[in-house]
Amino acid sequence: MSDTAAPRPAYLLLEDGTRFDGAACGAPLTDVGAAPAGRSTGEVVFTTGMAGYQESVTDPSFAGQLIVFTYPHIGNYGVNGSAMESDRIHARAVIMREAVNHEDAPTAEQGWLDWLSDCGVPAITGVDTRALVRHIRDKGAMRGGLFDGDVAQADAAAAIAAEPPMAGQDLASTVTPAQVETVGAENAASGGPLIAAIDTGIKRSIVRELVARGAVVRLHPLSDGPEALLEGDPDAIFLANGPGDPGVVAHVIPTIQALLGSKPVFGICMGHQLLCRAVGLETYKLPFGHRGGNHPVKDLSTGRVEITSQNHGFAVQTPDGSGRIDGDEPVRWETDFGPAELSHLNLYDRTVEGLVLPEANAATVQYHPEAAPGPNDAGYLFDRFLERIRTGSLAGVTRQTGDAAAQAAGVAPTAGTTKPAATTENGDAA
Ligand SMILES: NC(=O)CC[C@H](N)C(=O)O
Repeated sequence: MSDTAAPRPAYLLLEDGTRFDGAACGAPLTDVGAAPAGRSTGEVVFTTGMAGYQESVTDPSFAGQLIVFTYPHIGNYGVNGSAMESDRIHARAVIMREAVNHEDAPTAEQGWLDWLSDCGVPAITGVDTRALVRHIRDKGAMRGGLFDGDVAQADAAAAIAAEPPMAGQDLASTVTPAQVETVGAENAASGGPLIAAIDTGIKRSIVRELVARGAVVRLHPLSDGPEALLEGDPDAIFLANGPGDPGVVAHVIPTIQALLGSKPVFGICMGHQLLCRAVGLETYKLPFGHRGGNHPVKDLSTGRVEITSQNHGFAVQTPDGSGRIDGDEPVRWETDFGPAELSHLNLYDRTVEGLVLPEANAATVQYHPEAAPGPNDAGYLFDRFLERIRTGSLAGVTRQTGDAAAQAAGVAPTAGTTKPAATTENGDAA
């Protein structure tokens, strides 16, 4: 297709009645009232990533959501099989300021808009995304839908009202695999550790990072219990990212509780949230979430600031119910599985970004050390995870406990790409 194909009017409607007009691109919009598989209603969220549009839309954690890209020009390097975070697009629709196909870009295997169209995913271009994002920032993420210009607004509003809100939705169950799959089996020959993962919608790049460090990764359906996960005596348990509300994935909580303490456990994003729920902490919905590749996070043990990749709408609640941490000092909460020590803090809004549970042999981060898309500052967390498995303890996987620990983990104390801790309140490196 060409970038100058005749535009067809389309519009984005939010549940509060706010409307943004633009031109349809990607797959044709299905009729209002179409089967759920074809619907383009859901939660409207924005990501501030400047690149990595293909990784974002294929990240299973975006299931049930319409993605607004704040970066104003999307598609400029086409799409490529190596950028897939799963086998398909999970976002329900894509909202852009300006979209291009660029099938001739040097690394492109296909054009961005042709690919969206082939995948059956509708999109809209020409939207004032700055005004839209400011609206979402002020009012919070909300339901919305993408509609053909001919659809009456009252019908569009009815379709949005029929959409369930994100809070309360168990979407992990919709993306978890039906069967166990093992990746990196070749690493077994060289004695690589076996990591059993609860696959709530794991990104391929997480698996890639673990396999690249010598692990064999066994991905389990969400319905598998402790016995299935412990089959073959794995060396560690991994809790993956995933879509939807962590507060309603109740059936996995007893499984995590049964595993805690028996094996080192590491969790990322939804895995972090589920582990926290398993030890008795709560999760809550953020106003508009954290999505993008520019979120500053402070490692409280070193004072070092990482620029991180994030994609989440929920967060772990603090015991005082504020969701925020005052001060930069390490914080410790009592849980049903021993103390949970705050290891990482978000410098934008002071929310919980990581915890270590020494007695439960567990550690978690809310953000994405695998990046994809985003900066690689936090890749060291995978090194530490593997090293702690090899040394028989995971306590402190996300916490640097001094030079000796850093050297044992193969990480130089000052390694990394970010500057030390001089930060302003909004996290900008000073
Ligand atoms: N990337 C993730 O794992 C997201 C977790 C959860 N669905 C949230 O939005 O907070």
